[in-house]
Amino acid sequence: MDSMTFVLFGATGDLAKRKIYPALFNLFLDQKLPKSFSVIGVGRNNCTDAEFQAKVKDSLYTFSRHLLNDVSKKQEFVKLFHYCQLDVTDPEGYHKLLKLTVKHEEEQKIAENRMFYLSVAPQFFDVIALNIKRSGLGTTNGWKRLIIEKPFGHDVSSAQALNEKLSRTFEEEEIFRIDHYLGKPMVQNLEAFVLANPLLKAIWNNQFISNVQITASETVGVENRAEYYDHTGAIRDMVQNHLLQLLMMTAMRIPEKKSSYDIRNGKREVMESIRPLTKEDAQAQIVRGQYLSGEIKGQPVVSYSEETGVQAQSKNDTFIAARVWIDHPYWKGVPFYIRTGKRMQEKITKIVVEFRNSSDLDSVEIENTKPNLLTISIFPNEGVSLQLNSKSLMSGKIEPINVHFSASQRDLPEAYERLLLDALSGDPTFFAHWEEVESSWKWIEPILEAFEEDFVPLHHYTSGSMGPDAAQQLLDEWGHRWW
Ligand SMILES: NC(=O)C1=CN([C@@H]2O[C@H](COP(=O)(O)OP(=O)(O)OC[C@H]3O[C@@H](n4cnc5c(N)ncnc54)[C@H](OP(=O)(O)O)[C@@H]3O)[C@@H](O)[C@H]2O)C=CC1
Ligand SMILES: O=C1O[C@H](COP(=O)(O)O)[C@@H](O)[C@H](O)[C@H]1O
Repeated sequence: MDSMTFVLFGATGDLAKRKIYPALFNLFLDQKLPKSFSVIGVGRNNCTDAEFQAKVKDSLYTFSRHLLNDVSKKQEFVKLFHYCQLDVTDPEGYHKLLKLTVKHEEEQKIAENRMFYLSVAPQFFDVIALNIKRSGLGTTNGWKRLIIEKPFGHDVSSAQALNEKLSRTFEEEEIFRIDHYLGKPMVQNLEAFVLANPLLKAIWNNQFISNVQITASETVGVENRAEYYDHTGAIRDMVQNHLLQLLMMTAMRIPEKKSSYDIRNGKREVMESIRPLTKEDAQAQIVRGQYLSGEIKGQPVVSYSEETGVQAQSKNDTFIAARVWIDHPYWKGVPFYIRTGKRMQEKITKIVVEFRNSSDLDSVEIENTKPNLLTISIFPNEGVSLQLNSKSLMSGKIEPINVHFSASQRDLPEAYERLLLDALSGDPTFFAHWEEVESSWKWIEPILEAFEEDFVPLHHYTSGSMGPDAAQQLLDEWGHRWW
């Protein structure tokens, strides 16, 4: 891997502390960082290198996957960190940052390979990119890359405007848009799982699959993020990015010789084949909900409207279920159901593929037969299970049996660890490409309008449930049920 300087905007923030430093540390311990690597953290507050390094070290105690037994390793790691005080809106400040970056490159005799990570609020994304260009930070004799956090826009036009501004400094191949769901091991495994199993590959189409269900339920409420969440909702926070990415990864068709381009292309093809919705369609295909008070794991919790920071009479969605159709010969007639919500019964992330029933049995056997279900678990366990039918050796009746594989989460690298390693190596496979982002916003936009105009009723659901009844009816209409 090339030597580089890692410039982190938002170095004193929550994401840096909880995800970025622990991920870098774990890569360091696993000897996956380049030989010459330094981090320049950028923040507004005054802070010495030593104070900054102490903050980084603190974050490792709480959030690192690997334990911190080796004191010298820890010290060696934090010595990679330097701090630059800078208000990102002040163009003058970037000259100081450039000087510091060049100083490190010269000291270490490395090429000007610069990784810029924007872990700041989205209103700063474009101004930072512009200042990187204007200050000369973006002009290098090596390479430059940009890692950018969500949210990427608020609707089609804001996403397009942001992309246009970023593209004045960075080429598309230099931009790594993080969607942390793409860093989850079972999500990264999806395409290989289908391709490497001729058994699955042969039946991964509408001839054998009845429907696909993608669930990302959470038990947490809005937490302390009402300012962001109350004008974002589950539709923008989870559906536009994470759930559509899971759908693309499940439905894509890729050639056997796969490259990062093939995967992006496969995903783009799915996204562009999703049947567009009108505002009227949204009424029939989308369920939106908001949580009421209730109990989560035996503890009482308040309703969304009572949460601190939520506007009075907010109609914000904390739950979404949708029936999505993919107009592609492989998927014609197969509904893809997605659902996500806060304050639900359990935290689960999974993809369930329900297969069509066999017609080669007599009527009694058919009655006893359960559908074959392939469950790809992403959380709490990473694993796969397959429900099959088998004749009981005791009763002679057909009964479901389960084949199950589950990996322990503790030993697996975190999503951020995997994604950072990919970005450091320049591998774009598991990042969101602009074309996917743009077409996902285009699909979402009529839904946003339908919500604005109250075309889609807002259903309330009790905290601790699996969402409003209307989400069940969405499947009942097609003779399906949530698994
Ligand atoms: N936290 C999370 O779990 C997740 C966050 N994200 C995204 O990551 C990004 C960062 O989020 P998060 O870490 O939570 O945010 P925080 O509010 O915790 O941190 C923001 C950071 O930005 C810095 N900052 C703010 N204004 C300026 C400025 N004018 N000049 C220089 N630095 C500034 C702050 O520095 P200082 O305090 O020193 O001024 C701080 O380091 C956001 O885009 C968010 O949407 C995405 C997924 C999850
Ligand atoms: O991006 C986000 O994701 C989290 C859920 O992520 P997970 O990895 O815990 O499933 C969600 O809570 C948050 O609202 C959203 O911004």
